[in-house]
Amino acid sequence: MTASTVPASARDAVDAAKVQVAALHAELPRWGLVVWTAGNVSQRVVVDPAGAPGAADLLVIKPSGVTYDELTPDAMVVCDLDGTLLEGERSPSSDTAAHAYVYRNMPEVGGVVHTHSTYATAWAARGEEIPCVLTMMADEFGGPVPVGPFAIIGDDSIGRGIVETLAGSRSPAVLMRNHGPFTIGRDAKAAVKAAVMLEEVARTIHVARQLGDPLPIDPAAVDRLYDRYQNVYGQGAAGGADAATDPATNAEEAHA
Ligand SMILES: O=C(CO)[C@@H](O)[C@@H](O)COP(=O)(O)O
Repeated sequence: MTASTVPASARDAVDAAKVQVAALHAELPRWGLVVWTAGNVSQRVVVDPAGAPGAADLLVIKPSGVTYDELTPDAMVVCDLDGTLLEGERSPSSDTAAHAYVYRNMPEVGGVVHTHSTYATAWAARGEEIPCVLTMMADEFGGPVPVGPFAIIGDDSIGRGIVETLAGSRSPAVLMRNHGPFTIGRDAKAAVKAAVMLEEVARTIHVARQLGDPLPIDPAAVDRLYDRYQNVYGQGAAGGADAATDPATNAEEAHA
């Protein structure tokens, strides 16, 4: 076992993140967002005692190519925001560079998810943004879900495409062309929720378009719906993300 280089000051936060990220990986097959190992979840670990996100933060993510039934908290790996492995027995997810790039360039982001969920990926294959024609889209995405550039895995190009595409967008999701969706959130749970909601609206609008042209929503109404959902729905600010049951509980139930 290689010696961990996680700072002692971050130990408790890293261990808590491992539990959360392991449980959230179980949500991907549970919601039908992945086949085999084709998806990943990460969470930022802020190392600043004052709680300010920064370049010295860490990320917890799954090891590459490991099936979801094996993704226990101890199986999770820890990297710095250059993607360097600090703790773990196996190689980190092949998308670690993309996750790390997002964390370096979007300090407000605490969680990143990548899937190849069928309907969202079909929109990515066409390079077509998902139009904001449902109140659920206005609620969660605040407008259309944009398309990012084609980028091959292996360097910062996917992460750069995510950041540049989401700049100036309220959407927590981006469809990377010919590849699939990436979602972001204030934490990994919010990013998983965005991935679940993305697949739902991608499917619904695909179905609607089989029989006609979906009707647009007035931009002022989109703003009102987004503001309500983000600040009032559920139990208050961002209550929508907290409305879901605890993934750790779900994971126990799923594997019961
Ligand atoms: O799309 C790809 C590979 O092309 C990856 O996102 C997917 O296979 C998941 O990879 P990891 O198991 O996280 O390394």
